[in-house]
Amino acid sequence: MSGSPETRYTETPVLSLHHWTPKLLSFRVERPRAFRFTPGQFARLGLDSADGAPVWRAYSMVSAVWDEHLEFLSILVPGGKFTSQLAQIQPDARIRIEKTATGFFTTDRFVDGTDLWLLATGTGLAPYLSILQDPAVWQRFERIVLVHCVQVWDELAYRSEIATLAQHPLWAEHAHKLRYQPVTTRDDHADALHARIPELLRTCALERALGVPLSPETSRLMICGNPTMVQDTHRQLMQMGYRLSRLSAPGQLVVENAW
Ligand SMILES: Cc1cc2nc3c(=O)[nH]c(=O)nc-3n(C[C@H](O)[C@H](O)[C@H](O)COP(=O)(O)OP(=O)(O)OC[C@H]3O[C@@H](n4cnc5c(N)ncnc54)[C@H](O)[C@@H]3O)c2cc1C
Repeated sequence: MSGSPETRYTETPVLSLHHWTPKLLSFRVERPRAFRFTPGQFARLGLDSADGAPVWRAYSMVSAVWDEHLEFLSILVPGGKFTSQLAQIQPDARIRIEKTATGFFTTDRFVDGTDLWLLATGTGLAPYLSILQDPAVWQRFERIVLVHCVQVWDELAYRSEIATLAQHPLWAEHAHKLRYQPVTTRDDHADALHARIPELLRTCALERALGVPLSPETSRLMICGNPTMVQDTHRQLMQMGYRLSRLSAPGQLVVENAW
């Protein structure tokens, strides 16, 4: 990226923080007035690390494009250079943010298809929360499936927000389109499925649970999460006849590693 650091980023105050679990934090910052993004994109955030050197990390926006704030969902990694500092932050602290959002993890990568599948592990949920606040997405797709896989039930952040999301007046007439499927791999909560996403795809367990058939003709899938899950899910879907969507050759899949 060109430009001096001073012209590339700005500083913005932290407005609020919410701990979902000891290792999972949401935080809001004031949206710099000129900051624009497409749902699914990420921002680069900067803090001073313990040794005083600036450290920058990518964070997907959770918030809607029109919100006055920007919201982010963060893992807190023990000893992590960035998140060790983030864990100590308080409202009114200032955080650096690059002025331009980045990324191609957006629904406009799909030129056709009727059903949108949003597959996430952990903080890979973040970009979908922004995508699900885009009225165009609710209009365009006939069915929208959100699958969130975590280890234990308490890590299903935004569960109650997701339950009420579809009632937003801007897209409430399409509320029937959304299906949400929690998945936990280390507990046996009755409302969740209990296997990794690639396995749930291979055995058709997701299709059965959601009542939505998967097919390369109609289904368009986004995959965001830990790199092993992204790789294994991508491989599984390739075996089922799906291909990555490229500018020169539109397909059925777009993927993003969450780190
Ligand atoms: C495009 C993109 C978007 C991202 N969006 C988000 C986001 O919305 N929320 C978020 O928390 N992180 C996100 N990340 C990861 C984020 O940039 C940092 O890696 C993370 O905040 C940890 O920073 P750290 O310096 O504390 O640790 P790092 O040194 O960056 O990471 C240390 C280790 O922590 C683990 N780790 C890193 N990130 C995660 C994670 N998200 N979930 C589980 N384990 C992780 C990995 O094992 C990694 O090797 C994104 C990364 C990319 C590339």
